[in-house]
Amino acid sequence: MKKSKGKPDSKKVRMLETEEIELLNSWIHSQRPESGSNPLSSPPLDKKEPVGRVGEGGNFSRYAGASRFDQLPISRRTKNGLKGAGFVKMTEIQRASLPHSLCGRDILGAAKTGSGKTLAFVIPVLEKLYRERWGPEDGVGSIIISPTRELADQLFDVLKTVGKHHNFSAGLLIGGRKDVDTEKERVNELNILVCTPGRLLQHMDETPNFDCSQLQVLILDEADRILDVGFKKALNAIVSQLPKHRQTMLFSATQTKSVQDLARLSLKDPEYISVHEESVTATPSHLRQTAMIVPLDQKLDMLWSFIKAHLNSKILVFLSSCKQVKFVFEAFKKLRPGIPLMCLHGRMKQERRMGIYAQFCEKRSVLFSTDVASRGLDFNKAVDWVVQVDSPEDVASYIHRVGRTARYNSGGRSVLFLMPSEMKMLEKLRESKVPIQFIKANTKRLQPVSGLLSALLVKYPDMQQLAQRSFITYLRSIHIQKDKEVFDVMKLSIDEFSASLGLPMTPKVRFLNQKIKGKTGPGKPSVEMENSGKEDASVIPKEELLTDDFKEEKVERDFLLTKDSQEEGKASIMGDIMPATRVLKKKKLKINVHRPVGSRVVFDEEGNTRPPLAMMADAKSDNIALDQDQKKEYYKKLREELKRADKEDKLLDRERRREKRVKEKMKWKKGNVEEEDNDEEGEEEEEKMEQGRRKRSKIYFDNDSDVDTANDNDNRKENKILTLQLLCIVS
Ligand SMILES: Nc1ncnc2c1ncn2[C@@H]1O[C@H](COP(=O)(O)OP(=O)(O)OP(=O)(O)O)[C@@H](O)[C@H]1O
Repeated sequence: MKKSKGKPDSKKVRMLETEEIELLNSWIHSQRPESGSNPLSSPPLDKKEPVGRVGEGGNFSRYAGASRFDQLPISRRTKNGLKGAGFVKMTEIQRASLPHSLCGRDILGAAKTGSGKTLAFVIPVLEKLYRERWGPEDGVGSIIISPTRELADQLFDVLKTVGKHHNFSAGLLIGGRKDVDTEKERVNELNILVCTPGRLLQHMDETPNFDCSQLQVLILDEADRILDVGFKKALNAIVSQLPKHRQTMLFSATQTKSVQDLARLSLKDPEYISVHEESVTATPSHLRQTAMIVPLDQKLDMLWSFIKAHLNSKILVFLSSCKQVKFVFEAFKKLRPGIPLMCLHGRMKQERRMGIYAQFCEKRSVLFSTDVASRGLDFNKAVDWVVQVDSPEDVASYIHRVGRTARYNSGGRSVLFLMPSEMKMLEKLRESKVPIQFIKANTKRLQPVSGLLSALLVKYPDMQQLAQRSFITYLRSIHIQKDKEVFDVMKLSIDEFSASLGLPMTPKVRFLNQKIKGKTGPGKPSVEMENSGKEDASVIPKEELLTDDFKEEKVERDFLLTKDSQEEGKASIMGDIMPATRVLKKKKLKINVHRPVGSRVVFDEEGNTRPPLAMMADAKSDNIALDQDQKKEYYKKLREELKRADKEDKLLDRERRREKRVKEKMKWKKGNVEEEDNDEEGEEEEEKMEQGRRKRSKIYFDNDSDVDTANDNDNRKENKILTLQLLCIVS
């Protein structure tokens, strides 16, 4: 038994605690359910049935049939925390797992998204440490691992709420926080760690005397993701440093059944709890799901039209890469749809990511995101729509993405855009008990946006680069997908796709040799792998590629459905999430960038030089939606102009690179610079500058596409006010 936290005036409290702990231990032991039994099949406890010890010195009440938290053998402190947060009745996964987890058994828990899995592991963590009388001097007693920083942050909030009346110290250890040294000083004082794998491993490697040898409980939230290849090495390294004698619990909406995976975690006779296995659907029952065919070159038109038809909703839009998110966000922002827009992806700084997450919880808005938001996040239960513009990589990813809406008892809707070549995904979803309705898009109501994008790209040269990157990363995301039945880059009409992003010319992509076989068009192969054989897509690690009211309902029905489907009374449109893929192998892509550069120098009112094409865009800005003939003519001129400019541009670029190299060399000599560019396509200037300042001793991968650095001395100075978030749960 561990010593309690010694408060001088708490003798009486300690005695009461000791009594309570003895009682809880006896209760748990005497009434523990049979191993392998399902508490959901136990007869429900009568509301009036006495709870706890029944009569003086008598038996204890059953807790395997309990439907309310106050019928469980848990401490007063936890009960008060639950009551304070308004948690009274248990959800199915809580009823099924808590009777087993409270008596110390390993758990493999699966339940639909939004069904309350978080409390199913937070409560046993608090109870185990409480019954062991865990105190500050006992060190780390429990570790909760989450695949993403946002999810870890959210778990930490739940822990703080429910554990409010306990005296444990808890810390949030996630990448992106620069003040890792302060964390190192305090991490050994923490009892409960909520962390991402990368940061935990960093502490295990670098923090002097970091000690987990007394660990009691290990939790893996979104377990299948953490056991996935992306985290394999980190997890193996972590587990090798943990004591074998511990309680381990794994939870996810899409649980792993791989014996190999479980063996890595040395689970002991785990209880397999899959509360919705018998359920007719794999997704929440009050989620209305639809899918529709949207050709690649119409995706942005459809998305734009959808947003314009749902200006009073909270919409979560999933795209497959950071670059796409950036481009669509920036472009739509400039086009002002009439609803606040936000974006979230793994390359954003952590503080900004947290800020965006918090804002989206509060406001009616559209959030464009990669799969960094696809798992676990609970946006205040109020996401109206999940729109999957790019198909998820598999059924599990789909389930997690759509699971951001229709949480707990609330409703939600989702729409999935599928290209004609991806229709196999619909079959796979249906085979996996996803009740998804196929609807026809009413293309007559589409509001084309590509004309506006073309003009934007001319007006803002930065946007052109973003569009090119978005184009390339999308193709690569399809190229590296494992499921070739669904994803076939050869079937993509890349010229049309490029034009739909507003690009005047189709960029060349190193991994794709654009040998046009005859005429490029839908259904015809338009691209050919340049490096097929050299680079097997399946072995590229995934990460970056790797989720109102009746009036509005009417608008969306009018807009989204064809007459036929409306007559049939089919449900309305779009929505869902998919995992992004990270490319860990950093490569520079040789892109044929035809940036508009003119020879004539024009100055604006502030004395800045203005490229001639920007002037052209200004001239057209009164009517930027050009008709087809005008557009053709306009592109023709533009191409000629660009070709001329291209030569000059290349020379300038070469010169600029040369100068930059010389400068960097000189800086390096002075000992000021020690880092290299970290982005495969030449990341943005801000990122480059920041990386240049970093002095990196080791890289830790935290989640999709995030790299975290140690010994970040310079940045530490800049971030004195940085929130460390080593927060304590104070009673
Ligand atoms: N017993 C309960 N009573 C009321 N609300 C609850 C209860 N349990 C959980 N909730 C609420 O339900 C929502 C979803 O819970 P939670 O985030 O734990 O779901 P989840 O199963 O972990 O979902 P995901 O698979 O997406 O991670 C949260 O807003 C949470 O506060």
